Amino acid sequence: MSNADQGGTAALELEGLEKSFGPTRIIRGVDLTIVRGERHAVIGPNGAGKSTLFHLISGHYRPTSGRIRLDGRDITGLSPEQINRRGLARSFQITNIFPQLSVWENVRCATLWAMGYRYNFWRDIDGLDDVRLRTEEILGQINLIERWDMPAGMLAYAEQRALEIGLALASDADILLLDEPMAGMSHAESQHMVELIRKVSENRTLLMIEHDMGVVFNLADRISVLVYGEIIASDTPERIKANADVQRAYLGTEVA
Ligand SMILES: Nc1ncnc2c1ncn2[C@@H]1O[C@H](COP(=O)(O)OP(=O)(O)OP(=O)(O)O)[C@@H](O)[C@H]1O
Repeated sequence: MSNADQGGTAALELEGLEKSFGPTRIIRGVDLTIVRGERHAVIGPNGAGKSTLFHLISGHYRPTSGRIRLDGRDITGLSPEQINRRGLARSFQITNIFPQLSVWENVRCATLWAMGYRYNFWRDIDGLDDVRLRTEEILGQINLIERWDMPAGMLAYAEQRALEIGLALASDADILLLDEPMAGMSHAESQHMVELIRKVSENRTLLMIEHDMGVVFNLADRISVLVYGEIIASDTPERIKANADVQRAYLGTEVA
């Protein structure tokens, strides 16, 4: 489908994307355009290849073949750091957090890096106003201002997930990739997370993998369904819900 068909410019384009591990084709010819400013969810049964697809987009895996374009520029084969510098941030599940450092220090660390300050023993980082303001701004966005001096490892699980998103925001990326942001959360925590994601994805492009169909149908403008490494449908939530192939892929159950 061309960008014109989707009524917007492409933020991310996947073209003929393939990934094999040994003889096994895991991603099998994915063509997908993510339009600037949309919230796009990738769903699919376990083992469909969703995480592998994210690893390819973020540069953690190299595709076996095919191209990936960010803002029209080819990023295929670039490192995760290079891709991040071009405006794509990925939020991982907890692993990026320094548990002994405070919430403030965690965000400040990501902010320093994003603003181009490199480690310098003699620098008074407390005196960097631009870094302080940006750190405060991010803590406000993720609702963790009041927890600023708490060691990150002491935060509640849902708060750690919010901090993870804050670290991704620090890079000021235009495109945010979230991998199962609701995993392990209670219903009430997911409700908060939905609002947080809605807020931080304003003026950004969001691509997320999520198993919670309530969340997906609530948040996404468009949904792509990945089954055995192929996208079998990519459409609005209403049309995805009504799609017979999608219902079959979910073993005849209603999608939402
Ligand atoms: N590094 C790897 N080497 C070999 N096989 C892999 C590797 N990574 C993933 N796979 C295989 O690729 C397939 C897809 O895995 P992937 O984790 O991408 O699926 P997924 O859709 O994210 O699944 P889930 O919803 O369960 O997280 C699985 O069969 C998995 O075993």
